[in-house]
Amino acid sequence: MRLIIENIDKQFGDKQVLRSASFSFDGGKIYGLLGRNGAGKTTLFDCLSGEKGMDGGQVLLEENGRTRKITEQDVGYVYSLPILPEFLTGYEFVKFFMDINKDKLQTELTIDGCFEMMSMTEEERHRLIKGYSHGMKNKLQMLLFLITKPPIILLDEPLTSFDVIVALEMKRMLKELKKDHILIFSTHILQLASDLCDELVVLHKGELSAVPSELLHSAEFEQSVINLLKDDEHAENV
Ligand SMILES: Nc1ncnc2c1ncn2[C@@H]1O[C@H](COP(=O)(O)OP(=O)(O)OP(=O)(O)O)[C@@H](O)[C@H]1O
Repeated sequence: MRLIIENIDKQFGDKQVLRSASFSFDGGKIYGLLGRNGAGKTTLFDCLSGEKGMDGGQVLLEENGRTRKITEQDVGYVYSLPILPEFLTGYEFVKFFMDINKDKLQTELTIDGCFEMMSMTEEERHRLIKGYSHGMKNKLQMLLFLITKPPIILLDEPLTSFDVIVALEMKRMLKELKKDHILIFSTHILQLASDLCDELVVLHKGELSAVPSELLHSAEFEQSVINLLKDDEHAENV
């Protein structure tokens, strides 16, 4: 499985955020997306998920020897600030989600089985989402991907709100999920990126480029990324 991004352009007014950005992401890997504030990481995710239209370029999915344009159903998107129905309990929401996606269910798991996979306790499952912490909301959002299994999963700075224990659990989950998916997550935490990712991609001046994998676990890793992203001008002003 491969996600192919070809020459994506996106601008807001006269501000060019993505400039002919191209990259190829392979299934079975976790990619970390690094970029300075305002570099366009969220914009790229919005374009991939169909949330925002692109001004140019295309996004293709290669699966079982066939290549086609991606659809919204191919992409699962974990927002940094999840939007969930606060008036339902986690359990009610997952039940509702399973009901409306009956024809797309890709799991043998029961509702409780899904919660167990995410290490959410009985008490948490039956609590109103309104009372969930930020990290629990992220977990609930990720749980939905166990149900529909979209091939591409995008996570916009998902682990920053987790305490160390939950972050560890999430890392385990992501490593498990990567087998059948293409996982891309944006982060500002270099340590997390080098811990969790198989590949690192940098978004800088609207273009995507790979960080050489031999750098990922080297002592020079942090400095190399800083050098890649450092510029006379701040990314916001590019
Ligand atoms: N709807 C919009 N209208 C106008 N400008 C926008 C819009 N959305 C994003 N931008 C601009 O596009 C640029 C990229 O923003 P984006 O949120 O994609 O960056 P980011 O890399 O996710 O940043 P951060 O790391 O701070 O979250 C920014 O300069 C932002 O102000």
